[in-house]
Amino acid sequence: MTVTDKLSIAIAQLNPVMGDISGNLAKARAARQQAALAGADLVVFTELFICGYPPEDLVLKPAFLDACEDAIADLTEDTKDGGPALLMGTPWRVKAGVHNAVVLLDGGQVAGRRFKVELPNYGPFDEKRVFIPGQLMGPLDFRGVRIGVPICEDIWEPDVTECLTETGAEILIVPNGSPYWRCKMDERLNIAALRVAESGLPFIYANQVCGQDELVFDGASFALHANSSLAFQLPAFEEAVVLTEWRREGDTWLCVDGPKAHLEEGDEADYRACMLGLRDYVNKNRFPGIVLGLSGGIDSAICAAMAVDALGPDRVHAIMLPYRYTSEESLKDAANCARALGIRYDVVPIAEPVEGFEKALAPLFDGTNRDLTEENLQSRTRGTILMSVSNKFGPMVVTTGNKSEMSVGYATLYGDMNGGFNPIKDIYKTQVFRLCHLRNRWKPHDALGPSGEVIPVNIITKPPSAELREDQKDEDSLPSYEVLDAVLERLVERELRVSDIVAEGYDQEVVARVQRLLYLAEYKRRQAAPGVKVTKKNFGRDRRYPITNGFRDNGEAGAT
Ligand SMILES: Nc1ncnc2c1ncn2[C@@H]1O[C@H](COP(=O)(O)OP(=O)(O)OC[C@H]2O[C@@H]([n+]3cccc(C(=O)O)c3)[C@H](O)[C@@H]2O)[C@@H](O)[C@H]1O
Ligand SMILES: Nc1ncnc2c1ncn2[C@@H]1O[C@H](COP(=O)(O)OP(=O)(O)OP(=O)(O)O)[C@@H](O)[C@H]1O
Ligand SMILES: NC(=O)CC[C@H](N)C(=O)O
Repeated sequence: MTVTDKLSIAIAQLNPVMGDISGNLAKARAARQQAALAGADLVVFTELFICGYPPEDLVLKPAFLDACEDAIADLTEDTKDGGPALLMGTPWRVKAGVHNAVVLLDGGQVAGRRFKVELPNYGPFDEKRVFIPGQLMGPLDFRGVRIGVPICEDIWEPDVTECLTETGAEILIVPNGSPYWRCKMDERLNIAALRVAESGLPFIYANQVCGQDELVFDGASFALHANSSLAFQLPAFEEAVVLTEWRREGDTWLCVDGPKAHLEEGDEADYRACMLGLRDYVNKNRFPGIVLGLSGGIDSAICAAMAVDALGPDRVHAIMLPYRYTSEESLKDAANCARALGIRYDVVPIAEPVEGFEKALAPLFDGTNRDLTEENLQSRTRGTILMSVSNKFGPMVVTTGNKSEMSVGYATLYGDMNGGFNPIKDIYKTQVFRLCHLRNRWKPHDALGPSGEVIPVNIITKPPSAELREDQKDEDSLPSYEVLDAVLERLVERELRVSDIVAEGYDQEVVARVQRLLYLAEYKRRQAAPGVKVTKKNFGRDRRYPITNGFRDNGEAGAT
């Protein structure tokens, strides 16, 4: 084997479609062709690219594994042309089970393969359920260069890198399926820098970029020099195929510095995650567009803006569904918001159907007082009308409950909880306000909506109300959103004791009430639409509480 002193390695940061193996194969071939034109020796794809990550129980289907194997055989055949080799992620069947694998395809052969050792089984991950772990192994030999290929979680523990270093790896190339959550990029860079410092090896980190149900993968692939400084930074939330040039200097490999894309942080990154999550959910599930109830309130306004940015104004349909408690102000705000976003806007009054339900129920309800039942009828009537538009014309209903509301059950089952997907399910109400201000002064560069003030300021500044009865304000029945969100963040994300939260200065009664509502609403969340994860702990797979649950933290210090 001749030993080379130069390598051109392309990073393919692409958006695979889960389970669309022939589509992903076509994407891989197109990326290889692009990389070949640029002069690549090797193209690096992301974790399980051929099928999409995370495939979950699809891996249990022999027919699914057959299709992955066929695609790998086709790609192997392609490499007979003497063009770039491929590092491709795929499930790999052995007698004992299935591995999460990377194969090196070169010269018409599977020139090597490595299996993921550390299978993550926390937060949103459940890999031990479907994969068997690999053994620690040395580097792959690629045209005389020893390349260490840890797979995603393999770098989050030291052992795999340590073994690769001890067995002579010269460069580390890491395929990833690393989902977005706030500050995740810092976590990744810290881990990568640690592995580089321990091993003294330069490092390529390739991550997929897509929405996959609740998860968003932000891409943001990068390369680090052996001194941990950044050599390359690919953009976040968009596809890119980028060539990195390497040359051997003595015993080490140097990466020629390349472009360093600016990465958005905080609210800007969260907004882009919500946008990509919604866009991919709608497009990959082949909806022509979305429909949503536009109330003149802040939650439906930010969801409409995200939908327009994700899909374009022509694919978003807003419907105002007024009843007797809907104010003139709401009618005006909703119409102005729709106009600013450039979307179709209809008004469908709900008095007749609501009164029809009431009339039908009158004999049953005789002698009872009006209460929440009648309020929920308004919400359920709206939900039914929106689902009817979905049935008739095909758009998916976007449901708009924010994380504060989903926490305490402040939404009506089979009413405003109707819908296929919720872009703000993991965004607390206080952040919804911030995102509205943000979107009025900033537009993501890949957003398809207009610039400028797309959410009329009055929508942001008026007190939130569900308008289900006269003069109702959310804060009549809930603590202020500042307090509610702070308490929720401590109970949900940080799992603190009630006594710890009270010790921070929050009112015992408020904390106890929020805790009670949080537990009581578990049944609603179990039936809620999926939505984009942006925090470390969303109401999806990150937080698995029983519905039937007699536990309450009574707030006494040390209570268990
Ligand atoms: N553990 C459990 N397992 C299964 N089902 C359970 C259950 N507990 C109650 N239920 C069922 O759920 C029903 C109660 O739930 P549901 O019918 O939704 O009604 P409910 O939670 O009682 O009321 C809806 C709440 O959401 C608020 N809301 C509504 C609409 C919009 C907004 C907003 O501003 O966003 C807020 C409204 O003010 C009210 O506080 C019960 O009648 C019972 O049938
Ligand atoms: N008058 C209405 N017209 C159209 N849709 C409505 C109307 N009222 C409620 N909805 C729909 O139901 C959702 C929940 O509504 P509600 O106004 O009760 O509470 P909210 O959580 O404060 O939402 P928003 O801030 O959007 O008003 C809204 O986001 C909207 O999609
Ligand atoms: N696919 C994986 O192994 C992901 C796990 C890893 N810790 C991450 O979130 O980046």
